[in-house]
Parts: sequence; C-alpha cells; structure tokens
Amino acid sequence: MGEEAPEHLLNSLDGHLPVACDSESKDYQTSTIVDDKTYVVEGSEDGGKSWINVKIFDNLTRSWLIPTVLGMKPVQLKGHSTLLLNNGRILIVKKDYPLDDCIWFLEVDTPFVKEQKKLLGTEVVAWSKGVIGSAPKPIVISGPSGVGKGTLINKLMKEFPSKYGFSVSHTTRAPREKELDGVHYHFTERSLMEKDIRDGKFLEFASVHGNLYGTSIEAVEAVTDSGKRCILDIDVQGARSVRASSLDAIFIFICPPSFEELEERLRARATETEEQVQKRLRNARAELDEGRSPGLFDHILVNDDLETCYETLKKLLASDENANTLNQPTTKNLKVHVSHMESRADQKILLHCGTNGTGVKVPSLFMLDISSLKGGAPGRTRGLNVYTVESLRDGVNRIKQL
Ligand SMILES: Nc1ncnc2c1ncn2[C@@H]1O[C@H](COP(=O)(O)OP(=O)(O)OP(=O)(O)O)[C@@H](O)[C@H]1O
Ligand SMILES: Nc1nc2c(ncn2[C@@H]2O[C@H](COP(=O)(O)O)[C@@H](O)[C@H]2O)c(=O)[nH]1
Repeated sequence: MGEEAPEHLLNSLDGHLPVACDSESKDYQTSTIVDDKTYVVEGSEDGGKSWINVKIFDNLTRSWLIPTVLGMKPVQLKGHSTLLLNNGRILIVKKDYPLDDCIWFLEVDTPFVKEQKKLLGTEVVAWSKGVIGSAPKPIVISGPSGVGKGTLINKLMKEFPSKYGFSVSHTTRAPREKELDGVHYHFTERSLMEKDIRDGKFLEFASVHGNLYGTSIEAVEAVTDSGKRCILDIDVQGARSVRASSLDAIFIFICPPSFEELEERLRARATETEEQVQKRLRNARAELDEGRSPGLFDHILVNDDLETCYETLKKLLASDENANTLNQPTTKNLKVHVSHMESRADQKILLHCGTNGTGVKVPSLFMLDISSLKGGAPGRTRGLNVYTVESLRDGVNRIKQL
C-alpha cells in the first residue's frame, strides 16, 4: 500500500487545463487526471543534477502506484506544462527549451501502453519525444546472413558519415576478431539482456542462429538525437516486430543472386565454424521465403554486383528522403524558448515564447497543431505542425506555417 496523496495536490488536481509550474522553484510537479488515476510528473533541477519521475495516484484505492516507465524520457526539465489529450497521451511542454526540444508526450493509455501493461503486469507509462514535421524515416535493412548487409551499410556510413548513424544492437554471441564492444554490437550476457527485455528496454529482439539479438530503444534514440538517419541491420523476425511497432521506418530486404553465391560469401568471410555456416544456410532458406512475403518489405534489392546494388540503395534512400522531408520546417534556427502553453479547440495549442535574454527579435506566439500525429512510444511522435501567430489590428491574427 502506498502513501496517500497530499491534500494540496488532491485539491489542485485538474485533468483538462494546463498546469503551469512556479517559475522560481527548482522543484516542480504537475498532475493530470485520466479516469480514476492521477498522473504526477515531478522533477528537480539542482546544480546541474536533475531528475524526472512519474508516479500515479489511484483515486479509487487512494494509494500511490509506481509505474514501469518505458521510452526515452527528457534528459532535463526546468519546469513544464501538461495537457491531457483525448488519445491516451499527456502533452508535456518543457519550459525554457527551444521549440524543437520542448514537446514531449507521456503515453498513459495508448495501444502500446495497454499491450505493455498486459505483458509486464504492472502500471505502465511511456515517454515519446515530439518531432515537428516529418523527419526522415529510420531504415531497416534485412536479409540472410552473408548477403552483404553489413558491407552495404559500411559503404553508406563511410560516404555519408554525418547523414547516417548505425543502431548498435545487443547480442549474446561472442565477438569476432576485430569486432568492438559498443561499436559493432553491445556484447552482453543472456541473463542481463533477458532482464532488459523484460523491463521493456528493447524495440525488438529475436533468437537468431542460436543467439539473442535485439535493438534497444536507446540505440535508436541515440542516433536520432545526433541528428542522423538511423540504420538498423536486423533479421527478418526483427523486421516483422519493428513493422508492428510504432516506428515509422522504411524496410529493405537484400537478396543474394543465388543460394550458391550466398554460401560462397559466407564461407569466404571465414568468421563462422562449419557447423555455424550450416545453421546460417539452413535459416537463410526460410528467411528468403519470408523476406518475399507481401507487406513486410517496401523494397527488395539483389546484391549481385556490389557497386550496382549500392548505387540502387543510395538512389532509393535519397528519393524516400526527398518525398518525406520536402518543405521541412526550419525550427532549428529559431532561438525561441517556450514559456507556457494554452489549449485551443480543434487540437490547436498556443505556445507562448520568449528569447531567453538573447535580445533577438523573434515571434512570441506559435500554434502547435497535433491533429495528425504519427508514431509514438517507444519511438518518437511525428507529424506535429507549428505555425507562427502574428497579432494584427482589431484582434485579427495572421497564421503562417513554419
Ligand atoms: N556483392 C558482393 N559480391 C561479392 N561479395 C560480397 C558482396 N557483398 C558482400 N560481399 C562479401 O560477402 C561477405 C558477407 O558480407 P557481409 O558480412 O556484409 O554480410 P551480412 O549480410 O552483413 O552478414 P551477417 O548477417 O552475417 O552479418 C563479406 O566477406 C563481403 O565482403
Ligand atoms: N532481430 C535482430 N537481428 C539482428 C540484430 N542485430 C543483428 N541482427 C541479425 O543477426 C544476424 C546475424 O548477425 P551476425 O552479426 O552474427 O552475423 C544478421 O542477420 C543480422 O541482421 C538485432 O538487433 N535484432
């Protein structure tokens, strides 16, 4: 049985209006009522050290519940405002942060959270960072062992080091010669990895050729946070799991020109024992069938001549990127800091901003449109649109998309 909520908190609970926090205080707390539960987001900022915590007050049993917290939470909060949305999410706007780093969602009753509650048998909440516009999609590359996925990915990363970033998977297999922990894989023990899987830290995982492999949420977020387009090199089971998740990715399957050629490449690589080669080849037959099954992969490429396949891959990625990021908003250069938000009808929210003392003249009012959200926890929430709001005479506003 947990402790009871303090009276002042219960009295001030408000599930529908944004709750702005005390601008002087370094400790802050907001409360949002969702049905019979109150979600409390609290934190503290003290001399560079900060913490953020979510707890739930059950208004029926009048006791505190400590939820399993999934997704990547904000690194720091200097205060925040919350607003309950009608789709199981609480919108959280960080105070005093730039526009492109201030919008977060705490999912409390989305399909992902409901599924995780069943799996974990606990209360669950999940963080998801909001993305303005439609950032380029992560890339899932799959195909049988030895087909050349790693070779193609290495070429991309070498030619475009600031554009693409590799999602470093976890695996229980032993490192090969020249493989580095934290670079090629996070090499880990099965029991540790199984615990992290139970704790909801993985976007996907699978047993592949007798070992456990998985993509942690943190691995994908780290690449996205660095401003790069994330590449996942995962098997077909993993691709299926990612397809079923909220991560809006592009799925590419790499095929060998023939089974004989695949066998030759795998043997020539000389990284596996004969027994392991046999196992990988057996699995390759099933993977090749699955890879061609409808609806799973967006593109199938045959890696016959390496350079030809690489050129096709580059073209395909460039056209996908253009299609998704044309007319992208340029919020990065806007040096505004959000002070608070105000709810408006039709999923439009006003963000009041300041320049944080830089003295540069910038718009002070923005409108956030959340009517076409995509994705969500454990990945990012995309599809946010932001407009500048300029007050003209007689209460008339001019609204322009960024
Ligand atoms: N088009 C190609 N023609 C000839 N050899 C190739 C070609 N592409 C890759 N290879 C070679 O095939 C071997 C396997 O390639 P790679 O390690 O990239 O495969 P992979 O799909 O990443 O395998 P795994 O899934 O086991 O990690 C390597 O020795 C690589 O140099
Ligand atoms: N489902 C996942 N599969 C993964 C992941 N990382 C790698 N892989 C796949 O495993 C095989 C074997 O890789 P190897 O390095 O042992 O040769 C290969 O098909 C990879 O694509 C992962 O995180 N999840």
